[in-house]
Amino acid sequence: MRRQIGLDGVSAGYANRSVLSQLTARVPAFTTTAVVGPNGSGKSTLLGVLAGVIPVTAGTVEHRTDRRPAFVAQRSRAADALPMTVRDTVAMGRWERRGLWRRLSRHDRDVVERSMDRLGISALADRQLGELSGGQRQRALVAQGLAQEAELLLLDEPTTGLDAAARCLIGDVLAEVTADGGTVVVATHDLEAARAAGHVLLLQEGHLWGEGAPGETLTDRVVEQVWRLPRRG
Ligand SMILES: Nc1ncnc2c1ncn2[C@@H]1O[C@H](COP(=O)(O)OP(=O)(O)OP(=O)(O)O)[C@@H](O)[C@H]1O
Repeated sequence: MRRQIGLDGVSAGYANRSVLSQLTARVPAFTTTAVVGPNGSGKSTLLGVLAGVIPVTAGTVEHRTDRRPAFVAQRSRAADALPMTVRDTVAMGRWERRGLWRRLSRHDRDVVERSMDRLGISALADRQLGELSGGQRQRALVAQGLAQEAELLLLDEPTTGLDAAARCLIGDVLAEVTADGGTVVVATHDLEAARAAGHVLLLQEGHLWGEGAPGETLTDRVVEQVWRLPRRG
């Protein structure tokens, strides 16, 4: 399996707080990797490291190519107050390629419309982001990630708080991305979605508990141990 990213002995965290410790793992190319673990285990921090926005304090992160990844951060409240339409929000996904002040080309506009269509939000294109429901806003942010046409798409809990139909839609869209030759990394609390991924990274308290195929990594026993669930039956 080709490798999109290789992490070797990576430690990382925040100014006065070390979170990830000595992490050695890989993200295979052309499939979805689910990053799972209890609250506070370091999933968002790991995504930040993969996105290059959180520097490592030790170890190395090797990317297969130099292209910038697309990063859909956890639903941001800050953006809600900005007077931006859904279309503006998705169009921001083209800035990296287009440059901030250049007009969007016909192709850029097509990509923006197609991304909204894939997330089922075309009818919301002219609505202000701040007046949407949480789930609708989340779809707009995923559409923005998609519009970047990056070879690596990183998403932090994209389906948290979404209804079953929206979760299913986002799952289908991400499957299309990998079928088209993209690589997806998604931090999630949805173990059912993680079991459908191609690869799993399981974190606990900033350490890698395990990685590999979901069936082998997320056994009932491991889930009980890592999440400290009481034994059933
Ligand atoms: N900006 C920050 N500054 C300092 N500490 C932080 C910051 N962000 C997160 N942390 C701490 O880092 C640790 C890991 O947090 P992180 O958000 O990576 O976990 P997570 O697995 O994504 O959690 P959750 O499932 O709750 O979203 C936590 O103890 C958290 O308190």
